[in-house]
Amino acid sequence: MEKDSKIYLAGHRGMVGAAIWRVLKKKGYSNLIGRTSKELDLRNQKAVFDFIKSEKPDVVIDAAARVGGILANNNYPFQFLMENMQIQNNLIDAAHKLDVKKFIFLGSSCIYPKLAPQPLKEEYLLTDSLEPTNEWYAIAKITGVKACQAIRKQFGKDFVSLMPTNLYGTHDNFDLETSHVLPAMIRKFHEAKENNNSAVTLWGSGTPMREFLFVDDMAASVVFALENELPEYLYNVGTGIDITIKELAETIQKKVGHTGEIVWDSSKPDGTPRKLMDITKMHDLGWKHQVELEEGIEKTYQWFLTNNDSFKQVKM
Ligand SMILES: NC(=O)C1=CN([C@@H]2O[C@H](COP(=O)(O)OP(=O)(O)OC[C@H]3O[C@@H](n4cnc5c(N)ncnc54)[C@H](OP(=O)(O)O)[C@@H]3O)[C@@H](O)[C@H]2O)C=CC1
Ligand SMILES: C[C@H]1O[C@H](OP(=O)(O)OP(=O)(O)OC[C@H]2O[C@@H](n3cnc4c(=O)[nH]c(N)nc43)[C@H](O)[C@@H]2O)[C@@H](O)[C@@H](O)C1=O
Repeated sequence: MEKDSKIYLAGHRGMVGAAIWRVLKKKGYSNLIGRTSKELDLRNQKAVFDFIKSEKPDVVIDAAARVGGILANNNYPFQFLMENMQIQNNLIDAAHKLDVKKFIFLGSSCIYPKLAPQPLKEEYLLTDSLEPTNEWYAIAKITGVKACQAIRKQFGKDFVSLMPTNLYGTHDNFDLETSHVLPAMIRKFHEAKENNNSAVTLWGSGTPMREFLFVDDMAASVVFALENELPEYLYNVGTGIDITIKELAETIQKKVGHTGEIVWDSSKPDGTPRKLMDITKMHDLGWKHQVELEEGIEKTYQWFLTNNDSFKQVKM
């Protein structure tokens, strides 16, 4: 990929988008464009088409979406289905019609069936029913994956989909209602420690298992996909290592230095019992994660402390 290629990074201010932007800049890509959601609402099909037509990017990377944890997904199914279909479909359709050379779409591990064999292989897509708490978001993401696959099949274009596992890191969302588990735990344990080690309430039973990839590793996988023509349409991206939510809680509690009680709120959903990714395909191509969980939690906690008065909170 030429370093002066014109790359439009949708969602460039999000946790993943900001990390991708950092990696691209560091690698010397000099012609990056990004727009905030206020400057360009990606749900507006005409605005997206006109923007791509005027900017004529060589590459589009889609890191823009309506994103949230289990409760947000469960409580706002319409937004998670509709907004994500609008955002991705507007970008994919305009990129195809306006001859963008390469398109990288970001899906999610939740596209795979709730009870598929573990670890999850790309070929398990659409082989059984989805996890109810996030099937809306999952169906939107599956649509994006299939749209890119159809463009590859029918027009032979380099439109490729990456399926990230649970991601975390700097610039994450720390809103306690809409965030994912890892940033929520960091904030909850920190604020409880500051409050004389008061009890921390966590959701569900603590028994589900999750895999966590540090966002800089995710960004590196996107740039890897940018710089290599990947032979297939769909690739899992993860660490290949998972832990229980209870073990995650104990790890973060220790890292933060909280010594109070942990209370599990069984009125909140557990979600899918496990969603460990099979990452053989990306490993065989040469990509592998670099940041292990403990180091990633430390980096994220330090970022949280530095930005404690201005950390991001995404509201629905
Ligand atoms: N976080 C995770 O655990 C996982 C994330 N993913 C995927 O990775 C990608 C990035 O996620 P993440 O960085 O965590 O999400 P964030 O919520 O941090 O960022 C989302 C970005 O999308 C942009 N956006 C949202 N709605 C619109 C809109 N209507 N118009 C224009 N821009 C919009 C936001 O722009 P602005 O800031 O300008 O409002 C923001 O920059 C998504 O595709 C997500 O599905 C996949 C698996 C796991
Ligand atoms: C990336 C992925 O993210 C989502 O799926 P999820 O992994 O289930 O989401 P989560 O990170 O919010 O929860 C993981 C587990 O953790 C438990 N949990 C405990 N205590 C808290 C807590 O305080 N907050 C949260 N959010 N979860 C908690 C929670 O009960 C659950 O068992 C979907 O967006 C899905 O579509 C998707 O793509």
